[in-house]
Amino acid sequence: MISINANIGLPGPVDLSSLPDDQTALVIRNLNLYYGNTQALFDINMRIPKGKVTAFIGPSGCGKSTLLRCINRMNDLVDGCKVDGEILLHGTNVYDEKIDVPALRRQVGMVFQRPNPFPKSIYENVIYGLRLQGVKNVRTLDDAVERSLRAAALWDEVKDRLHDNAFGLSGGQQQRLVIARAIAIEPEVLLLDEPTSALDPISTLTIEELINDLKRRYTVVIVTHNMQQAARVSDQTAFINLGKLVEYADTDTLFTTPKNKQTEDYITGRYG
Ligand SMILES: Nc1ncnc2c1ncn2[C@@H]1O[C@H](COP(=O)(O)OP(=O)(O)OP(=O)(O)O)[C@@H](O)[C@H]1O
Repeated sequence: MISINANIGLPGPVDLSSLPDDQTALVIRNLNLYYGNTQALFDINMRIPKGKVTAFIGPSGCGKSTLLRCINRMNDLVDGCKVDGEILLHGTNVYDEKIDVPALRRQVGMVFQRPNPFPKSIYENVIYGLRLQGVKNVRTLDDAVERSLRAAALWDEVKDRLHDNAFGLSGGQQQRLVIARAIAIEPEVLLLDEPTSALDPISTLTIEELINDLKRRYTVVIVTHNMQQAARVSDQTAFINLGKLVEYADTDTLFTTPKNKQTEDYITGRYG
């Protein structure tokens, strides 16, 4: 039986300016990113707490997804993309040349805007990563399927049709299946890139409730263009504008008493 990580987050807001290492999942340090000659991220510095939900918000094109994709080096796949600076996971820079990138992506799972199940059964989708790792024991695989689907709040809806094709699920169910697939390999960090933007309001609510549960076991980083969603699901929020981290604070503070005029203008709807 694969164990479920213990509750990893501390209750209540954390002090982001002096977060101790044992409460920190990721440290982003002096991060700059260029697409060819165009700089898209400028000197980003932040600590992302363990076992919490961190939201990246900001106007379209400000660099939210770019910053998210830096964390598991998805930007490596973009021609002409160059990164300098550091992102530390357990004190190791994920941009170190010795890093095993596939192993990094197992530790830092990712879910995209549009649900992307594979054309396989629900069961095979969930255990896809475990099969790649060579896990063959049927009991282990069965346990992983049940555990992951339960954790993704999908088990009750699919337990009687695990061997049906995943394409027969609704969009919201497919997105929860993709989350189950991501957590089946027990990542430490889950990156969610606008995970509800293609979903109806009821599915959105289900995923938001799920995110709230997930943070007991994982560190979650979510990009959302929806400020209400950020306010509902996240513990701390980073406001990004024109590739710069403008303000980063616990979510209640950022939305009620922002320190920066740009943040205030954005959250009060004056631009963006
Ligand atoms: N693959 C790419 N090649 C070149 N430029 C890119 C690439 N991806 C993003 N960009 C540019 O980088 C900047 C940041 O884009 P990014 O997608 O990170 O913004 P975003 O805040 O997530 O936007 P949105 O909310 O619209 O998804 C934009 O100017 C965008 O055009």
